[in-house]
Amino acid sequence: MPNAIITARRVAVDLGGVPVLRDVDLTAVPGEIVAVMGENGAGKSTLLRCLAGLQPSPCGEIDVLGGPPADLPGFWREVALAGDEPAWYPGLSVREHLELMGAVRQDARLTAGEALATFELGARADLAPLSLSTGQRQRLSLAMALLRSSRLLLLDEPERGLDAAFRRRLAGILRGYAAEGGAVVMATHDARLAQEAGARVVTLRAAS
Ligand SMILES: Nc1ncnc2c1ncn2[C@@H]1O[C@H](COP(=O)(O)OP(=O)(O)OP(=O)(O)O)[C@@H](O)[C@H]1O
Repeated sequence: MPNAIITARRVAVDLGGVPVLRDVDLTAVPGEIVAVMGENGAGKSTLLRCLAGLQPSPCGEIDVLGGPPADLPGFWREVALAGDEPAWYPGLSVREHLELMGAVRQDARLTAGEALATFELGARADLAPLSLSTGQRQRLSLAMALLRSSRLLLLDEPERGLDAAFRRRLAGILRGYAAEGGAVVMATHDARLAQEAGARVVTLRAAS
């Protein structure tokens, strides 16, 4: 696929001597949202780590934005990842975390103010992240990933902690990102989020 953002073929990973992924194929093109679904332990997070260049020595072919994914600054200029809760900076507020993310590069998609509004955090802007509820912290994690510009967004269970109304809003936010030409790959257990985002569903089955 000439303009693919991701082309992964026959990806295989063993962990602790046990097969976790076997012969997994995945593609994503600009403007596409792919939902990776499957039971607990099917290997969704492992596949995302492979796509992010964070999984040591996966087998198979993995091409992300024209080369093998690598945990290097040039790669992360084009790829945004939201997975496990990040470490928060002590002493910085919600707004300051967003401002920090925006200050790293000049080409942010959203200002800190726009991100606060989009992710419904305006009333919590001056609190420390650890003073937020679980779902509010997840919204901040997502806001930080979506604030900066990227061509590929990797999300591991973005629905975690979010209420039903914000999950619907998230579907719209992801559609907006894809409409700008980015690709989204998200591991999710939320079939409704996948459907409302207009995602193509890829179902993984446990390899062992
Ligand atoms: N270090 C490890 N050693 C052995 N097995 C591991 C290791 N890390 C992960 N696994 C196994 O790999 C499998 C896939 O894990 P992974 O987190 O990718 O699944 P998942 O599909 O994201 O699951 P969930 O829906 O629960 O988030 C699991 O069975 C897990 O026990």
